[in-house]
Amino acid sequence: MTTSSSTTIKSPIVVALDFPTAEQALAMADQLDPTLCRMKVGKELYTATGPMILEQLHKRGFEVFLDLKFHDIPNTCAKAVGVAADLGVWMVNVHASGGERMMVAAREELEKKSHKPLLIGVTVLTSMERSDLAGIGLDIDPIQQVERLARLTEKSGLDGVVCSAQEVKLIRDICGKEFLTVTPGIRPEGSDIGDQKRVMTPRQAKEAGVDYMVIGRPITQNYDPSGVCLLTIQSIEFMRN
Ligand SMILES: O=C(O)c1cc(=O)[nH]c(=O)n1[C@@H]1O[C@H](COP(=O)(O)O)[C@@H](O)[C@H]1O
Repeated sequence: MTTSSSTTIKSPIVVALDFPTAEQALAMADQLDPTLCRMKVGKELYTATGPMILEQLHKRGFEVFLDLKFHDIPNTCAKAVGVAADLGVWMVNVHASGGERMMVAAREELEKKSHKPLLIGVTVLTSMERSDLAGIGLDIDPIQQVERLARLTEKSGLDGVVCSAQEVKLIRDICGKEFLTVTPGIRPEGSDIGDQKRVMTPRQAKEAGVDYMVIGRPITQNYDPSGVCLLTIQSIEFMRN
């Protein structure tokens, strides 16, 4: 197992490497600096490459968030999280809507491991708005469901949640500052929102107290990915939480 070199990274940026091949993903990674960002490997890339992509990113010095959003019966979810730990990733996630028993089982599985990634619960996807929740039988605002699932995630012993930056102030009030918030749906000023619904700029996210900002297309589809990464860091560097 090759794990990342755990350089001290102060940057909150996690770059979503959403690519269909290892070649494309690594070409992007090679333009970015492991002291300025971490990498997220999600369903598209991992389905194409399997664990080799993690090894390759670790060799380059990146810490990796394995974003497979496990959501299954407790035993299956826990075992999958355990395998992710054995692969040396920095962070792994499960869907909080899988429930308390599923999340507790995942937490307990990690306790058996020598390497324990951060374990994060996905609340309500940042691509969803009120009408999407109505479509799955939840007649409430996303923030209400995020609050409910954040409380459950904390109770289950996880390290934090994935949510939108719009909900971070509330979560910090409820769960405290040690409970991590990981926020996709980050859009630098002027960039395309795409399929995201609950978005914020990096400055707004920093102001709200976000711990980690997941940014994909605004960096990876830009002609100058490292420039966008650096500018984003500079834009939030001197702000206080
Ligand atoms: O768990 C995630 O990372 C995730 C959760 C969520 O609620 N919304 C969300 O967009 N993501 C991921 O974050 C990334 C966002 O990418 P961009 O929209 O291109 O910035 C994608 O890889 C999504 O799979």
